[in-house]
Amino acid sequence: MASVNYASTSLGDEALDLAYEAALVSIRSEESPIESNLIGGEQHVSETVIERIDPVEGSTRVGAAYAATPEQVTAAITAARGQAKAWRKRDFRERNAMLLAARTDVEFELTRIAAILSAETGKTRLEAYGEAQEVLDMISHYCELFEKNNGYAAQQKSTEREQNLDILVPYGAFAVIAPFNFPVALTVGMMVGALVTGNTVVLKPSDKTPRSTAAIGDIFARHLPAGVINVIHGGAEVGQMLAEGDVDGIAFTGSAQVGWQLFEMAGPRGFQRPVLAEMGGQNPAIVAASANLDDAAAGIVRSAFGLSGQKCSACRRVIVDESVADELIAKIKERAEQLVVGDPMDRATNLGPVIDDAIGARLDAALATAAEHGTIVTGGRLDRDGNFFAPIVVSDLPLGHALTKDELFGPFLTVIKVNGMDEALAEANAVDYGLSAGVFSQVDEEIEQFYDEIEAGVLYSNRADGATTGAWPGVQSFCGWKRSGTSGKGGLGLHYLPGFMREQNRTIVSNG
Ligand SMILES: NC(=O)c1ccc[n+]([C@@H]2O[C@H](COP(=O)([O-])OP(=O)(O)OC[C@H]3O[C@@H](n4cnc5c(N)ncnc54)[C@H](O)[C@@H]3O)[C@@H](O)[C@H]2O)c1
Ligand SMILES: N[C@@H](CCC=O)C(=O)O
Repeated sequence: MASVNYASTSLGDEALDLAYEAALVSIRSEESPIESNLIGGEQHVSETVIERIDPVEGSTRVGAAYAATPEQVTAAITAARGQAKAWRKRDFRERNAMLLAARTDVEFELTRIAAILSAETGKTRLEAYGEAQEVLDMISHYCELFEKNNGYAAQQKSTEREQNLDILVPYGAFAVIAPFNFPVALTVGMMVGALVTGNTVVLKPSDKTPRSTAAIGDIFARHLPAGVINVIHGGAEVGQMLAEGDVDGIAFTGSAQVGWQLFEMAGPRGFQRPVLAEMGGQNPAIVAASANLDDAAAGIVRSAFGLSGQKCSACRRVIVDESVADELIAKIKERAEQLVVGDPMDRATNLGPVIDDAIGARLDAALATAAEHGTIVTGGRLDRDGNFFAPIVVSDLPLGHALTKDELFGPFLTVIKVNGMDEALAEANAVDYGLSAGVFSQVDEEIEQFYDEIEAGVLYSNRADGATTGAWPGVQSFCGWKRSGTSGKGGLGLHYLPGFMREQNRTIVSNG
């Protein structure tokens, strides 16, 4: 595993801290470039510029891009389709070599990429470095996986005269639609999934993080034939145009609302295309009466408030046995109040602001509802410009309350008291989402029951490093169940790549 990951507590090297700080100063002080749309190897501008203002400081432009026109969206799809055959026909070892060459460049630019991530999203240096490092492991993991599976070509029962081959072949051109919260790691996860399996790509970054994702897109474009990867910028309208266009498949990471809409959309040729959508979560941590409460509080606080709760895997709900609830709440409160909210430039900062006013306003409304229907144990909006929130913990909400059901995507944690593991599991499963979940217990049978009955794809027990977060390529798989995913297979693990391919059998009778 990489030297810095989502469980790290420091960069572990003073030189790295200094390099990051210098890079962040530079990103914040230089005039940010306006990213072009990359189509068939050429840069294209438009008349509409989208801008990202530093969420920490509130006035500096730290990222910008030319929003793609409808013609540019179509041209990007045409370029990707135009290269699909040539890319597919290359030996996979040759494709892997190009992707691994891109990896070398990412490694070389790691600090700058981490600084761009912090400038655009407000994420801390640990989260930013962790994400950049994840990109490296993501590329290696998928290249190794494809090679280990011999390109997913296997011989079936055959005779001397008749060879039977069962192979997986790429669909063609994939749309890759990326979210703001992990704008390089999740982009690379989807993009390399498509590329390594022989598809070409039209990538649409989030309009909240155009620069971070473009930095990665540019590196890959340097190493791949023109048109194999195309990048078009813009918001929901551009994403919609891309999804409605003549692509052979869609890889999407983002909200359930958008993901399921894409899943239900028929392709322009009248038949369904693969839509590999990874979406949100309302992830529970169950704490049993027997649990080590210090480990539980540490794991919950880390997962609930890391990246200001803007992780799909964030712990959003604590479901605790009533016999230990008050003690656990006190421990969570103490830890949450020790967290420093601020600028990633400060080494002490544990969490930055949320990305924009929309999430800020959602949290304000949730705080008002929580005050009315429950108890705000700690946290709230900070009295400073921007969308800074001290970690919020809410208890005493009635069972089934909307604040325990809907993903707010901010540093907002609810605590529900239950009686025993059966009740805990029933409450944990009483949401539409099924992404990650954790349990804290010292009773093996309870842990087994959790693994057997919880309805989610990414499970952890007794993990003080992160109750529900911190999956890593090649270590954990990351599959959303229920409303959290469309395909029943997730990124990072063993079964992701086949989703980018379809099966073909070849029965070859010898001419002799
Ligand atoms: N399961 C996972 O692996 C995972 C990982 C990260 C984030 N997420 C989820 O992503 C969400 C946060 O990301 P977000 O706010 O960027 O999500 P979002 O759904 O708002 O946007 C995601 C992407 O879709 C585009 N988009 C928006 N509307 C579209 C439309 N109608 N058609 C096509 N494209 C459209 C956006 O421009 C962006 O590029 C959260 O719900 C989070 O849980 C899930
Ligand atoms: N891979 C990250 C989550 C990415 C989603 O936002 C984790 O497991 O915590």
